[in-house]
Amino acid sequence: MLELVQVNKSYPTPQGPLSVLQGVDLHLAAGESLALMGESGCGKSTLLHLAAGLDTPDSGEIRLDGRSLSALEEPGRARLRRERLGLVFQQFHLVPSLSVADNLRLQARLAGREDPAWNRTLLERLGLTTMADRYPERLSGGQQQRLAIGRALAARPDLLMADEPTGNLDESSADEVLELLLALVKDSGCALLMVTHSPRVAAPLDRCLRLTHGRIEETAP
Ligand SMILES: Nc1ncnc2c1ncn2[C@@H]1O[C@H](COP(=O)(O)OP(=O)(O)OP(=O)(O)O)[C@@H](O)[C@H]1O
Repeated sequence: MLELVQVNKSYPTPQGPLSVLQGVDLHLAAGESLALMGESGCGKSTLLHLAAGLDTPDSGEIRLDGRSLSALEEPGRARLRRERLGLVFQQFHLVPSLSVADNLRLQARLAGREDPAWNRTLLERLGLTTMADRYPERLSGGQQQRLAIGRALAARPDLLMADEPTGNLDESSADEVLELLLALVKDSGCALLMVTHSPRVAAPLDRCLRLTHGRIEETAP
C-alpha cells in the first residue's frame, strides 16, 4: 500500500546540502507492521514525514495505493492524510481547548467519518471513558499519548504512522501504551510504520528496517 522508490532527500545547511536519504526503497503491504530503526539523526523522521506527505523528496517516488504523492498539491496530500493516515508523534499534539472526547473524534470528524460506537470502544480500550470530559492538561503523559493514538485510529486509517510514540514516557507507561497501540492496530487491521530506537519496541512487529548512511536494509530487531 505504501511504496518509496529511489527516494532522495537533502537539507540545505550553511556548509552545503546535507544528504539524508539516498535512493531509499521501501514497500509496506496492507495490514503489515514495520519498525524503522537507526542511529539518532540518521533520517528516520525525515522518511516518515515524506511518507506522510508532510514534506516532499528531492527526487524519487512515494505512492500510496499506487497514487503518487508528488503528483498532488498540498491540499490533495492533506486530504489523503486526513482520510487514509493516522499520525502519532512523540509530542502528543492534542488540542488543549478540547475535551478528551472532542480530541478523540477530531480527525474522524474532519474526515467526515465519525463513528460514535467506535469512539466509545476506543475510549474504553484506552481507559479514558471516565475522563471523557477532562481537558488534556489534566491527563498524565501516558494518558495523553493513549488519547493521541485513539484520535489517530478514530477515523479508521489504512496506515498508522508513529514516530517514537513512547519516547516521552517512562518505561512502564511506555510498555502499557505500546501494548495498547499494537492491540488496537491488530484489531483495526491497519498497517503500521513505527519509528523507534528500541529493539524491544520493534520486536513484536512483522518486519524491521534499519536506516544507515541514507540507505535502508532489512534487519532483525
Ligand atoms: N529542516 C531541516 N533542516 C536542516 N537539517 C535538518 C532538518 N531536519 C532534519 N535535519 C537533519 O537531518 C538529519 C536527519 O534528521 P531526522 O530528524 O530525520 O533524524 P532521526 O533519525 O529521526 O533522528 P532522531 O532519532 O534523533 O529523532 C539530522 O542530521 C538533522 O539534523
